[in-house]
Amino acid sequence: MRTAANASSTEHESAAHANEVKQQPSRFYYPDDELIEKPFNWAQMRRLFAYMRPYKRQLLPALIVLIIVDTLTKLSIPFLISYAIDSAIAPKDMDPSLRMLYIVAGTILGLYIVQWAANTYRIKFMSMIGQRIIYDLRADLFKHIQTLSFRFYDKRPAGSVLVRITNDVNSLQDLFTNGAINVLVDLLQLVGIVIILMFLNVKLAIAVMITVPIMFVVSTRLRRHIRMAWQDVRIKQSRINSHLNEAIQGMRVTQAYAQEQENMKFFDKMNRINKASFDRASMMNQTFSPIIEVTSAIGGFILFWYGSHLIQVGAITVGVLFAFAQYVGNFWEPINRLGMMYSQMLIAMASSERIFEFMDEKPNVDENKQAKQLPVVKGDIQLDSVVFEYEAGRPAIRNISFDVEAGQSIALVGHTGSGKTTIISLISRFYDPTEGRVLVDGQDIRHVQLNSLRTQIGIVMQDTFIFSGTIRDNIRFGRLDATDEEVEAAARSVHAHEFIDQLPMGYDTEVQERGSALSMGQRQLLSFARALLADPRILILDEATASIDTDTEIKIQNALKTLLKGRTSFIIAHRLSTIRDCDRIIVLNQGVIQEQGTHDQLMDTQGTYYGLVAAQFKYM
Ligand SMILES: Nc1ncnc2c1ncn2[C@@H]1O[C@H](COP(=O)(O)OP(=O)(O)OP(=O)(O)O)[C@@H](O)[C@H]1O
Repeated sequence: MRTAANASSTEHESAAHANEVKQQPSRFYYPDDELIEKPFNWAQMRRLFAYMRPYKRQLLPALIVLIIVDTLTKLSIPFLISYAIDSAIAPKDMDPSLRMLYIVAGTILGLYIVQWAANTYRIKFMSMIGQRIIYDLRADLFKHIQTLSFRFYDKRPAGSVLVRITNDVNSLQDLFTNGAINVLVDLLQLVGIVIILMFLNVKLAIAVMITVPIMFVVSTRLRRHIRMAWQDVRIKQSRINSHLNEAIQGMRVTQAYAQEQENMKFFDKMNRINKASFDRASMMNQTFSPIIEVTSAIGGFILFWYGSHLIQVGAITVGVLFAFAQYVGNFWEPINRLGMMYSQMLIAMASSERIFEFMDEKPNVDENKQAKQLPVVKGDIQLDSVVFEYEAGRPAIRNISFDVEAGQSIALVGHTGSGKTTIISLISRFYDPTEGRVLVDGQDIRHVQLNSLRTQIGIVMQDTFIFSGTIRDNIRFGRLDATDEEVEAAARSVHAHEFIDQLPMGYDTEVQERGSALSMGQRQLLSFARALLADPRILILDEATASIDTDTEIKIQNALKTLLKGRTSFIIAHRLSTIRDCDRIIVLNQGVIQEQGTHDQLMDTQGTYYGLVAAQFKYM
């Protein structure tokens, strides 16, 4: 039995629930991905439809044929039936003609077959062209985002980039596969039907069209709300997916810190929000159909009530009333579809705006038109009074100048956040300096083609990225035309061969996403092999030996020597033992060079480097 006390607690709970549901968890929330619809924008529509242009030749003739066939069949069939009733079944002279009936029925059958063939063709053809357009659009977008600089990715969560390439492009699919062409056919049909109805009987035509505005409002406004509600469900679901993605990737940390319950609470909240959104959308859906049915029924009532009156007074024939009923039936279909198209178009406006925003994003690191190919370099590098700010007014490095001769190895050392990674990012031209210049073989790298610069620089990062594919593919990523022998030789030189050989399929072992089945050290050895294979003139090792055990480290110290030989190299290492043999050690502090020299020189000076080395040995 429901007592007053538990009733009030339930009310309290449901109020709390409603409140919670209103509150969105701020994680996995990208404000600009929220807007579902945008007002119609002609310029944007033109830009979107420009994607149809390459298919103009295929589209235009098909369009003309479809319009003719579809309009003619839809308009003529009711007319023929009405004719059959009035001339063959119940003519005024009361002399039915079976022959005439056969002819009309045969013609109608023929028309239906033509209509069926045209429709099958339309659906197949439009979905084919639509898919091609979506393919082009997605390819364009992906091609473009690959050119965008680090700055772009610094300020955008990966999820938001993903949503644009997947969901936003998908939401244009309907517009291209079903929409655009049908609008023309539907509009023509509507005009045709109105003209015929007026021709058959003006008064009855006006009477049945009274319900048109109601129908139009219902199918545009209400449908819009329904679509928005379903879009909301989609957004909530995509947020759950983003969360799941993070939760699965972070499962080890969650379990290690025993945060399962906390995580469950967060998930539960998202799940409840999703359910509420779904309930709302399906409730709206349920109200939609009855409204449409009642409105059509009112239309039908007016038609037959007023129509039978007109028959009685002899203003129309039974055949005409029958034709009216058919035409009115055919009338709702295009109106409904146009309403749907309208809301699809508004959604397309929002999605295409987001897509074009990405496409219009200029790479911060841009290649100017006069950029020249950088010939094979010797490897001299110069930083000339370089200042760099990630955010305006907060320099990460200040007034850095140094010269490196080809073949020298340089170590960058300093506390965390002192600017080491920033310097190597500038040498690879992932960013352009705010002030000053970076020169390779005496050429300002802003004036050479990016590709010709980057193919001569090899980078091994601490967080090595392993792509899904085989071990061999991953090493070959360094140079795609390398032979199997070259891949293996590179792996042997950096002592990666030993562990690869022990894998079940050797070099053909499939590595899972991001190489999760490999240890950190193994991943690094792979990236060493990858860099060696690429044979770059300039090599950058960013904390590359951090995850390798001392045993392996000793082994690969020698390999490193092979790797570094004859190349200009920059090594960032917290483990100072790895950089003892470097030609020069540059010590950074809060974005400026504090001291530089060889290991021995810096130890003699007893400055910051000496302090860092001493600190490291103290704790060993
Ligand atoms: N993408 C970024 N956006 C804004 N600030 C950044 C960005 N990357 C680095 N910084 C800032 O620039 C400064 C230098 O960072 P940098 O990564 O070069 O340091 P680091 O010496 O390589 O540090 P670590 O040894 O921890 O890798 C830091 O203060 C850091 O907070």
